[in-house]
Amino acid sequence: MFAGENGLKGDPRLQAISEAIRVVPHFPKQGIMFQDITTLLLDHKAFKDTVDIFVDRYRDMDISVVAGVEARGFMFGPSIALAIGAKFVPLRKPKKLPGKVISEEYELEYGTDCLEMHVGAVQPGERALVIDDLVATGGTLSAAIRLLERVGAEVVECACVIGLPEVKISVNLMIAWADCEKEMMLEHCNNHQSRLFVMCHCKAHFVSVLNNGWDGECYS
Ligand SMILES: O=P(O)(O)OC[C@H]1O[C@H](OP(=O)(O)OP(=O)(O)O)[C@H](O)[C@@H]1O
Ligand SMILES: Nc1ncnc2[nH]cnc12
Repeated sequence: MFAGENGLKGDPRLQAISEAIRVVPHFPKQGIMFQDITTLLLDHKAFKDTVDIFVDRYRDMDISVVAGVEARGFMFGPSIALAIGAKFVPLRKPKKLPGKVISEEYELEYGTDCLEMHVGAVQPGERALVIDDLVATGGTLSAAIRLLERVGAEVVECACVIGLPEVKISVNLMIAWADCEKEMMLEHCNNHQSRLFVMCHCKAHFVSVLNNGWDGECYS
């Protein structure tokens, strides 16, 4: 699904949401343009519009599980779950959940990480939506998909607020940018079944942190 079909192309809410996200250069390390959604959470209208866009998209899709990825998926997932009448299932980093868990490792730039889900939280045949703030390589979302599919759930889609430009269109995911303008992306969306919905492109500008002395460049 892409902009031309979902009716969001040119939606002014998308620009306001994008503008409410702060980009912090060189955090947590040199060279990273950190997409900080905490500033979006401070803006009541932009935050509500973000949740509403997801809710409008998923309310009639017969979804019974919203799975949120720790930590930032927890900031959007529960509101969406409540609004669409689904349960919320946290996918947590290792050793946080007290019950019996299943785990899926995934690769990071350096090393690996892991997501865990409580056994019994999701039943075979349930229709699931995965929520996170951001997709970069897609490794985290792919681990989330594997966890849910291992217990027999159907992952209808993964939804993120932000997509980084370097996202790899692989690993079970196909891109559907809400504000997509690019022919190539549209072609992908037309030719493949999409399992990834991204609201905004990575921000083209940044608001520097007070007194940080940084002079970082932004990318578009
Ligand atoms: O597409 P990927 O390359 O897998 O990266 C995306 C993930 O990275 C960030 O989380 P992070 O692992 O930094 O954890 P945090 O939210 O706990 O800080 C982000 O919130 C996504 O979950
Ligand atoms: N640039 C970025 N900003 C915020 N979270 C991220 N996770 C991976 N890359 C990120």
